[in-house]
Amino acid sequence: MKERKNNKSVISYLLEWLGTDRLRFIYSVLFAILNVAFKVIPYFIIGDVIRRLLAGEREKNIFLVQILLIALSFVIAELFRYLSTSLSHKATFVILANIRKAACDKLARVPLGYVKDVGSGTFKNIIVERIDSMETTMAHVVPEFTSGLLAPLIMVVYFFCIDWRLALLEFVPMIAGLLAMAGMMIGYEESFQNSIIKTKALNDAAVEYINGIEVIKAFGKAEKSYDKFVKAAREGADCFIEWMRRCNIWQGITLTVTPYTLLTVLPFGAWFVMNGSLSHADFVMCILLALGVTAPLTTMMGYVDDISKMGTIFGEVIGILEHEELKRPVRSVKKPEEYSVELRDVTFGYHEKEVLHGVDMKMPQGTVNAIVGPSGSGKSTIAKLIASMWDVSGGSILIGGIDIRELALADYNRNIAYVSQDNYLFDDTVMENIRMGRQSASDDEVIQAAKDSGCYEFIMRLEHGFSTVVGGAGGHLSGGERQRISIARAMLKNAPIVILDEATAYTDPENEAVIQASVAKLVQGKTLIVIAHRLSTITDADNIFVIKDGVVAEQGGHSELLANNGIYRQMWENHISVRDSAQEGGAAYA
Ligand SMILES: Nc1ncnc2c1ncn2[C@@H]1O[C@H](COP(=O)(O)OP(=O)(O)OP(=O)(O)O)[C@@H](O)[C@H]1O
Repeated sequence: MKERKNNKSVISYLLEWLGTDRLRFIYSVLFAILNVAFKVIPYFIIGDVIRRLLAGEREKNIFLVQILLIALSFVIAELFRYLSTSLSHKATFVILANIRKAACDKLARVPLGYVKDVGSGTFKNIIVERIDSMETTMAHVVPEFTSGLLAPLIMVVYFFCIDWRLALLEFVPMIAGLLAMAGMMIGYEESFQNSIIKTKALNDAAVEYINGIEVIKAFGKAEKSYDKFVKAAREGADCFIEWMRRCNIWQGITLTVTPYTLLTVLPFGAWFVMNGSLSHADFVMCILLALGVTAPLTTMMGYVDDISKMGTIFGEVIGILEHEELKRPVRSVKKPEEYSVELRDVTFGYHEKEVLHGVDMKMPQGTVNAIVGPSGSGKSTIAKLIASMWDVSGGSILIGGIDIRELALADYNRNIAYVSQDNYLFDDTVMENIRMGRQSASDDEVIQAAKDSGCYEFIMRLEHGFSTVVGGAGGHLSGGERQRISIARAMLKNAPIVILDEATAYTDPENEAVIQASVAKLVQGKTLIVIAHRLSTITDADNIFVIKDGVVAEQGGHSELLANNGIYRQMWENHISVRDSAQEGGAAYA
């Protein structure tokens, strides 16, 4: 996921995510600089106070004004810190919201296979938790880092102006501290990557456990699955503990050594005073500067670790954003004038293994086309390629004679309604779930689609009718009910091409008859492509394509294929004998 496809820098991405809120960040930096300036001013005033005192000045009013100026500087510095931090917080929330939006938008444009391969747990972890974890660092990094870097810099310059020897000596503990911090960074990338892998494994184990809870319970595998989750949690904890143990040693040295600038400044300063090469006033000032320079540096060092983590998270997010998309133009080159579907020498494989090896199909506009074949032969894969969920590896798919890769996704989507086996319903009302077919549809149109698809009666029997919220993935409804709602959704869309990946699970006679009747209404005058498992439903189809081992083995009408005495005939005989023994019935699509 970290592979970069273009050379766009993180800064360019940040500016893009900031959009029109850039000014907020710029002001945040400006205020942070002003904060530093007002924090440093007291040191110059204190220097002057010490010099005056040691020179014998006794005018109280002068000292009073200087004390007031110091107090005022602190107040103003705090005000600028507040302004800088609140602006950077606002800008950070804009950035985080835009990162999430960009990642979610992107998921709709990449091939479905990529989303499935990476896993919903991993995506959720990146888009929710890991992006969230950047909030504090990102919001504080501008003010704290600016002052943590700039304030010591100004003080060191001032230090050099007073006494370059002590200024150099002051660096000795600081350099030792920096070296210890560098020690902390040894193997950092590797440890952090390892922690990411372990966290992903934990997330995936949790998602798998929750999603599979039904199967786990039914087959009494709760303990085994829970063990997998516990193992992932333990490995994650071990990895963090080991990493922290290593970091703690170096961090301890860093935090112990860095603040002790006085270890060198005090003895050498005293020696310089004694040999007359440093005045008393300058010596006191050097002590103050040596003390003042370390606090902001230590704060800044604390951020180095967080900034490295942020860099890794940005890498992951950018990995998603730069993942290859389905090859589609922003605007369609040409729009189809009719709605035939054609596959020309299509090859395709999930990962390395090719599953379709040169598939040719012609489905004229307004015809019923059935795709049949043994399990695993490639039927659903063909449907998903036509539905543009993946891109073909070779050959082409044409709608109305136009390659679908020349159509903008929006234009393409308008023309296709895909009813898959998953029948995913969102955790929303029944009304909104159906309206997903066409966002602009009125309530009356939604209700009409529900009536046409045979859902109306059971929806009205639900506790709140159309306002009933169906659980995540439609969990509160039966499989047959979910399928009827997806058909209503497709009906509302009223697309000229309908792909129906026929589910085999809901074969009780009542449901099947309703589903077949509603499908017959859905597809009137449309180009229908149906993946059929029950051959009795497609005997009247205009074209039947028999797929075997990723190629079209036979094609033609029902009688023609029976007369061929080939695979189809074999499948039909098997089907008849199963149907007879189960006394199966059912309406046909055409
Ligand atoms: N997401 C995936 N990743 C890897 N391989 C896959 C994936 N989906 C399907 N396959 C493989 O591709 C081949 C064709 O699968 P496909 O689902 O298209 O068959 P099918 O004819 O629709 O089967 P069924 O009738 O059982 O639904 C099978 O070998 C299957 O294991």
